[in-house]
Amino acid sequence: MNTTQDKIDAVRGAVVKRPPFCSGVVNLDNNSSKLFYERQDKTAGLLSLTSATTAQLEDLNRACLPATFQLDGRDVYHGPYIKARKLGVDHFATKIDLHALDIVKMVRKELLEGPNQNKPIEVELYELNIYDAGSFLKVHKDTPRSEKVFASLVISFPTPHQGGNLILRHDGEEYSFDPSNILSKAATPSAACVAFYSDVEHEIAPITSGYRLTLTYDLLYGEEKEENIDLSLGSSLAMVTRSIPEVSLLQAAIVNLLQDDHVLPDGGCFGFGFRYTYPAFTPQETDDDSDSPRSSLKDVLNQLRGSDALLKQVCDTLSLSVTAQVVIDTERDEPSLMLIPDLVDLSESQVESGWEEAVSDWTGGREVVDWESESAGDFNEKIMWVTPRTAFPTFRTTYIIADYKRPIVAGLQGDICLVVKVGPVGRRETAGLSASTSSSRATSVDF
Ligand SMILES: O=C(O)CCC(=O)C(=O)O
Ligand SMILES: [Fe+2]
Repeated sequence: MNTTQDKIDAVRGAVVKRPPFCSGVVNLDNNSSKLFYERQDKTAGLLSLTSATTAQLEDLNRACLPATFQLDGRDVYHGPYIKARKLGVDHFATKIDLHALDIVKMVRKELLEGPNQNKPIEVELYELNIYDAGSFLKVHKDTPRSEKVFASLVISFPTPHQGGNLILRHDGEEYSFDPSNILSKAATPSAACVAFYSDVEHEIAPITSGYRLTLTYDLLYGEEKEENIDLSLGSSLAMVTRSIPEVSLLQAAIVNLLQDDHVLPDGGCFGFGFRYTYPAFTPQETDDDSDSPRSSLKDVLNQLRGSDALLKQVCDTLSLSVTAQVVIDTERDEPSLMLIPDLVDLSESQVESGWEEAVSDWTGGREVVDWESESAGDFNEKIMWVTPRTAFPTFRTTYIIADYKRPIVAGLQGDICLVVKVGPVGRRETAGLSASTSSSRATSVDF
């Protein structure tokens, strides 16, 4: 890794790259673990998904039909692609409620980013599958049954078996999900769930003994924007397993970038686009005469999730100051950006000519130029965009141009980004610079 661009790319990769799946373990009570099913002779069977006996699983296996596999639009039976059995949704029933078990919340929290985050998620049960010794499913992508489908969800039950790992491949990485291993460690009757994006290639390794029992679902985007998204997980979702501890990777990449003397030699800032949206991006409408404060961008720092949270965590460790800021393109001849430290309402404010000086005075905003821009003279503060600005957290305000004949209402629009303040070579740390005590979290990393 030699060039500065390589080092920027390494930081970007460590922030942007996330596993294409999420997984967890849910507790199932007696009621939600009941499975009712129809045998081929039309009689009904009942078993507990968390404590089925081998005889019961044999009976369920007989009730099932050979599973098919969609290949070039045709249903393929057995053969080299698939050996498994299935029961269609009209032939079984359970009381499993993915919403009540917080599985839908987990999917939203872990898989949905940016503008998709508040979309309603619909769940469609697809089929039940049972895999006995010698069963397998070869590498494939799930054939989308509708264009609204964005991911597949599989729930695996604690039926004793060996083999049958789900292997997922995406973006040059391979991940293995082994429900029988995960469930053998669970203290209470539980099921393991895994959700992965539709473009993820996957396969099921051969089952070597026992029965592997699963329910598969399609996850779809609904139409309307969901109100009051609550992402707090209740007690039924016992554990969410994430596959890669990314902290050390990101930390090493940022340190490497900061150790490069070509990078912002006189200090400046790193810019990162947000990967998630947060409630604080949407200022509450307040009554004109109410004193309640508008929501502040400082609140965002306590709401961070996923790789946004990871970035804050690493910057705190490295004593780099992180803030959420509004970024607006100025209207100057030489391109520059105005960074404003909070959401401001300028609708009552009057400007005589260009808004830049006035907004800077009112808000403490400062102008920065791209670190590689032609106009990046010695006196300008510089910004290096590590991940691109994302336009979904948008800021808007109006202001008044005080024309001598009659005032004109004009609009300002910007994005909201994470800004990491970086000191000059040799003094990169910026957190708590105005405080007299040094941060106890500071590491011994030498920039
Ligand atoms: O059971 C699993 O883990 C995955 C099932 C699967 O890939 C499918 O049914 O298409
Ligand atoms: Fe699949």
